[in-house]
Amino acid sequence: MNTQTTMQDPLLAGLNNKQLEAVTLPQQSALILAGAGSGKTRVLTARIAWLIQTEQVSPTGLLAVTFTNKAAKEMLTRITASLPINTRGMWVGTFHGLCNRLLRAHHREAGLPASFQILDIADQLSMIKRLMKLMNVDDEKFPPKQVQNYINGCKDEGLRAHAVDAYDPHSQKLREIFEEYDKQCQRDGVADFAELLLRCYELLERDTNIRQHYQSRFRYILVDEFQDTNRLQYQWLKLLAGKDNCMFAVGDDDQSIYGFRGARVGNMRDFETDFNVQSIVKLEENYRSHSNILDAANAIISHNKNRLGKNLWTSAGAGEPVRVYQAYNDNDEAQFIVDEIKMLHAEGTELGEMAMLYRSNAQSRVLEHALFSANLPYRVYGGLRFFERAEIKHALAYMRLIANANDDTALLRVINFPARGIGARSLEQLQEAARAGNCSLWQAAINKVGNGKVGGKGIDGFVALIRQMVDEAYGISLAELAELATTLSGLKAHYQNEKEGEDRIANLEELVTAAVAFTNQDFGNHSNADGETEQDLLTQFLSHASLEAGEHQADVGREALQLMTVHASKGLEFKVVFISGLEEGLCPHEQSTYEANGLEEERRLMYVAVTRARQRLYLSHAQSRMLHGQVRYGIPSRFLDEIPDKLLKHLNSKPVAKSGYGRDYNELPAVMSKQQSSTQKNAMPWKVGQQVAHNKFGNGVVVSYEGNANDMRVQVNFGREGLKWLALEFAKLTAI
Ligand SMILES: Nc1ncnc2c1ncn2[C@@H]1O[C@H](COP(=O)(O)OP(=O)(O)OP(=O)(O)O)[C@@H](O)[C@H]1O
Ligand SMILES: [Mg+2]
Repeated sequence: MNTQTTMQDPLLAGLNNKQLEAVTLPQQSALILAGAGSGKTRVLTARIAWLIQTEQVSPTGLLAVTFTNKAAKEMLTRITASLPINTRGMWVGTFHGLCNRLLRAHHREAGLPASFQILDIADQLSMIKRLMKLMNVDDEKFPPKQVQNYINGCKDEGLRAHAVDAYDPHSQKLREIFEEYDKQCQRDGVADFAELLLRCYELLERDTNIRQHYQSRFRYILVDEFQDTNRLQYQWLKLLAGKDNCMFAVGDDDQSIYGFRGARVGNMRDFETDFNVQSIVKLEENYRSHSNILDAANAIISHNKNRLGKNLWTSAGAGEPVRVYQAYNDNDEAQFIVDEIKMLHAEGTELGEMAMLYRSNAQSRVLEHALFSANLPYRVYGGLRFFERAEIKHALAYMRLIANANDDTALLRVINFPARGIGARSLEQLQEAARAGNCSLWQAAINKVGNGKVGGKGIDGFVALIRQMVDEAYGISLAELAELATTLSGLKAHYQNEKEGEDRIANLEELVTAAVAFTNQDFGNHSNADGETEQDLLTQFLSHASLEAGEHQADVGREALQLMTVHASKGLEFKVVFISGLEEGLCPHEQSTYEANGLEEERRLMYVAVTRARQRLYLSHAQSRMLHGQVRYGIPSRFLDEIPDKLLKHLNSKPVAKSGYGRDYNELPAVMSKQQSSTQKNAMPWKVGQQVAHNKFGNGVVVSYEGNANDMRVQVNFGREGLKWLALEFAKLTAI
């Protein structure tokens, strides 16, 4: 390779030596093991471009697995920006997306109908509940959510019901539900997320022709976020790679945060031997964060024992200290964050450059409320997403029935929505008839149409409606079809009569817009440039709705704050990051103390969160918080203590109890009593929680304080007068 020309190549420009080495490695399997922000994703993208441009690899001869669809799109955009190629036929996507694509092309061999639908998590749960009812299974002994985790867990391990060990009655029952569930999915022609992968794996394993076809096609397989692959994903990659193909895996063991879903860091070690890895490249320069942030992250993660070990440094300079805020309660914490955001925004930081991260979804409600009240636009990334909203799911169910009327889940969702007089009794009869005839509900319904016995007129009307929809759908565009599903179904009319139904109608209209966008956009999947079967657009759109739900939300326009769980923030970066709720019991999560390695995984999660920040990082915790309808009194997270004090700036007076907490976490309860919590605060004249009177604002409660000695300020909640910051010296507060 000629280094001179390579360095001038825009694809490779700016890469450091180690990165360059990784990008231009010879054709063999390699592992790039590197810390956060060291350019792993950038290297992977550059490697793809380099293979195409320099090594003359056909774009369709590569397969790249990314963590989100968003990342896949970004990667394709970057490649097209530097190379004049058509990326339509390229296989870049998530495990689920790629498996879906492969199964569509070979649905017959995989034993699936051409228009098989994807069952999302919520639909899967409702199917399990329905099935358990039919099987008379006690849902107290077998909580459906646990059954769902069990089924998905087995599939992630590559196991079908018959292969699961079950020696006691409880496990035997679980296995039986699993078996029935799979049969039901097969009857309905649907596949859940885990099924996509397992089905695809089984297909490749069983069908030598198909396997060899893809093995000889994908000579290069590239995987981002390799540390989070589970056993089945790893086996799937192994099958595809065969003996001769080159696998290029990039990952960071310190960012493995999906252990609870079966991800195995051990895959990294296995990979070295299974793939005869000759080169392990370590990247140690971080380009994302200033050193105060990076040092904080390094200090936290150094408390983990189970590490492969690497150093991470930056030449970016110390930058700003990491800011720590102790809030009185969750509202105060949210208000603090909002105030800081307003200030930063006024100073010129774009809203889209700022992110609020939290450990659990439930924490977002208070933050959202504060943002809403402050009129700040925000987007919840990975929260309740457009395609998951009830009215959208209803409309999609009609569309699914148009594609495949045997889809029981879709049918049950809308058979009586909007209401058409089909009662529980009629539905039960229909379900019994379906079971007796071993057929779908739709089949049972059409067999009975007109005989007046089962379900009566209501069901007849529904059958006629779906038939009419199918007739009218013939030959029309996807957008017209979406329109049909929202109007002919009666959904729009239904919401028109509902109080506050405007939002729902607006969402239904948005669905038509989404269909137009989908038709116009190149989603990569519906190309048949390389001989794949053309999927029909409706089926593609429905798969898209299940697979990509929500990822758009964060994409549209940059001018909104980004809210997300730490899990969802993986791979992303922001100029300013707020991590809230840093309390024992929340982060680390209570659950983690019961599980082996649970605490280490929580620490990796904290490491991921901290390393998302480029310039400024805020860490906050609250003395009390309302969660799941209960007030909790928390103590600061141990992770705060793991950061050297010299990197921190305490925005209000530092908690006195730095040493006083004892710091023997094994002895500390996750939730403290109110008594304990308030005795920790004695560094200022007013205790947090003290009732005080002010001659202008009236009575209030001290919620927080900051500064020290002469310039201490106290924050008081004066009820109707609102929250006020007052300089203690002048405030003239009296205790009441
Ligand atoms: N050689 C380089 N020169 C300048 N900037 C770089 C270089 N390499 C990477 N970067 C930038 O550093 C940031 C982090 O890169 P990237 O997202 O690829 O890291 P990563 O290792 O994938 O991080 P994570 O572990 O969080 O996924 C990006 O903004 C990227 O553009
Ligand atoms: Mg990355």
